[in-house]
Amino acid sequence: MQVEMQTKSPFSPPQNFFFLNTSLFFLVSIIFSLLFVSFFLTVAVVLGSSIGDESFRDGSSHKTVEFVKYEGLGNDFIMVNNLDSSELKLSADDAIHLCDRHLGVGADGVIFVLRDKEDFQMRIYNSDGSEPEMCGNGIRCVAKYLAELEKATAPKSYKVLTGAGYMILELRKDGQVCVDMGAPILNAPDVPTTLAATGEVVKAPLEVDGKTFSVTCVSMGNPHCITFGEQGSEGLDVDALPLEKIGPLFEYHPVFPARVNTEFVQVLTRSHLKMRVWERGAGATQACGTGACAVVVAAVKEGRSERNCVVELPGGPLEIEWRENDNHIYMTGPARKVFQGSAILEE
Ligand SMILES: N[C@H](CCC[C@H](N)C(=O)O)C(=O)O
Repeated sequence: MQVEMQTKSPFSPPQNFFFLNTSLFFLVSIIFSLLFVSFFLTVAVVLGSSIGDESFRDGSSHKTVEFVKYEGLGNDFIMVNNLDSSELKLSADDAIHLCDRHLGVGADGVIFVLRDKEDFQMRIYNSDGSEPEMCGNGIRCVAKYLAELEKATAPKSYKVLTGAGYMILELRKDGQVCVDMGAPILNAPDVPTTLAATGEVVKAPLEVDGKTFSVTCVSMGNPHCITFGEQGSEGLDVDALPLEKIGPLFEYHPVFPARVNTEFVQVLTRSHLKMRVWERGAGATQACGTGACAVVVAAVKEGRSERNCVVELPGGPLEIEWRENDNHIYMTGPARKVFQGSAILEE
């Protein structure tokens, strides 16, 4: 008798089928679960790294600065309301970045309006971060800005402390601003210049770029070098000047220990002067208010003009009067709000 050994499943056939299916199901479920978990882990790692990068990029702290943009004959400034603090809200480095015309807001300088007892104070950074004593176009913008902040209407006067002393600003109904810019400073060491040990510098020779210019030096609180051309020449065609080349050579000339603003002037008539300017710390600008004042002083000193002149700048005209009775210079011109916004600065 042949006995066939058969291993006999303890399960019946249907039960076997069920068991196999269930095991298969669990196996497939585990594989899918593993695939699912690994997928999500991958996603989390990728996202995690990008979020990390993002937070890393965003992690670098930055500050937001509210500002208003004003201009006076195209000489443009970022105005900062600093009335609530005696500490400037921005550093010189911040000013450099904000003045950059590609990477920032774009301006010739940053002007802060602060309190001075019951009056006001103006401080300013040039676009290179240096802090000058005074700014003529800028202080006309301050007059308009203060009226905006105070919701005041013309006619209105303000007394504003600057690095060149107190200035009286008069906001006129016609929108023009007249500023008493004080008296010019002509003593060489106070300009400052080493072109003379003492006394005035009028029509002095100055070697620049291989040429001998005839210069007169005037301070309006900030230093100015004014030239009507080379010694013995018939005068200047200011539109033909290589300003970008010779401007810095004047600005950094060793006879100006604090650097200098340089004005190149053409006499159109005895009461109409045309000028271009290379500004200390800002380069070629559309206009320079203190420069226009210094130009009229130099023109009168050199016998080239009357005391009351229209000074034509690339950005437009300024009316300048150097009054004999008080020796003060009065500048009248426009100032305009252009836009306002908030700028983002890396801290
Ligand atoms: N760059 C000048 C300051 C600004 C003067 C000019 N923007 C004006 O209107 O007077 C300086 O360093 O003395």
